[in-house]
Amino acid sequence: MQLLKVHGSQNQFFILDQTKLQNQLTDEELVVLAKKITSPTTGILNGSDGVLVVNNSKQPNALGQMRVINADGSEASMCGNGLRTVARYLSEKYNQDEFEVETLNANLHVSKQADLAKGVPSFAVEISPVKFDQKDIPFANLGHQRIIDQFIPELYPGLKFTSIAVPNPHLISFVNHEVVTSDILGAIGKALNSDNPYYYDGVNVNLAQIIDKNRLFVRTFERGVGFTNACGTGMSATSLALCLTHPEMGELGTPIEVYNPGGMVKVTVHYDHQQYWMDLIGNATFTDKIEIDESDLHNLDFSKIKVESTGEQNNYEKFVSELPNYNNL
Ligand SMILES: N[C@@H](CCC[C@H](N)C(=O)O)C(=O)O
Repeated sequence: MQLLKVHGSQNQFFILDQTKLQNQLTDEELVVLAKKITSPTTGILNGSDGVLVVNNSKQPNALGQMRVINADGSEASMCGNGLRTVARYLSEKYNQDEFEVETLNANLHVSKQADLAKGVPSFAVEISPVKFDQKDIPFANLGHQRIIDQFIPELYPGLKFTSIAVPNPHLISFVNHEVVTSDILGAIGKALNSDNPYYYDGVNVNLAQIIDKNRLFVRTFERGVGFTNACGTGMSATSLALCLTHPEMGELGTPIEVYNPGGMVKVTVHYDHQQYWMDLIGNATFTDKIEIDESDLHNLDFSKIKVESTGEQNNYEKFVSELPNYNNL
C-alpha cells in the first residue's frame, strides 16, 4: 500500500487511497490514524495538517471522492489546497485533465493547468458553495445575521471582520503588516477554536494584508489544526471578502495573487446567477511516496515504512525563492 505526502503552498497532507485497500479503514480508524500520522512526534515525515481520503464516488459525474480529516480527527467539509493535490492524484490515476471531485457538500470542478515553474505541477479547483448566513457558518451571540466588514469587539477590539462559509467556516480581517505578523492571529484562533459562545463549531481565522490592487498576504489559524503555512479555502474566502469590502483593491473576474507563508496561489472571484464562487490555482506537489503494509496501517505501526522522495520539493523551493517575500515573520 502506498501513501503520498503532498502539499499545496506547504499546507501538508497525506493522501490515503482507500480504493487500494483490501479492507478499508473505518471512520473510527481514520480518526486515530489522522491524529497519529499528522503529529510531528508520532507521525511520518514530521507530520502534516491532515489526511485526504480518496474513495470511489457514487456520483455519476465525479471521478472520485475526497474526504478531509483534520489533524485533531475532526472532518472538514472542504480543503482547497488539499483538493488540488487530490485532483492531481486522480488526474494521474485515470489519465484525465478535467473532471469533478465529490466533496462533503458539493461536486467540484478541477482542471490541470500549466506548471507554475519547472517541475511545479499546478491545478485549478472550484471553491463553492459560498454562504454568508449565521446558520450556515455557524456563529451565535454576536448580534448579527451576517458579518461583513463589522467591528466585533467580542472577537477582537479594533478589528473589522467578515465571515464566510466556502462551505467550511472562515473569519477574515484586513489588517496592516504589523498586525498580520503579530501574535493576534494565534490569540483569536485559539479563543474561537476552544470552548466559546461565538463560533461553537470552531472557525478558520484569516488575517490579511492588502499589498496592492489584486494582491494579498494571508496568514491562517485553522480549525482542527492550528497555525498552517496556507489555507486554500481561507485564501479564497479572503479574496471574496476583499472584492466585497474593498472593491477598489479586489476585482471580480481578475486573478488575485495571494501570498502566504508557504508560497502563492491565484484566486479569481466569480459572480454568476446571484452566487459567488472562486477558482483557486496553485501548486500540487508530491514530496514523498510511503510504502506501508495494509495491516501496519490498520495497526498504526509506522516502524517498517519505506520512504522514497520524489525530488519535487527542490523545484517547489526554487519557485518560492523567486517570489517576493511578504512574510517577514
Ligand atoms: N487547509 C484547508 C482547510 C482545511 C479544513 C479546515 N481545517 C476546517 O476544518 O475547515 C484548505 O486548504 O482549505
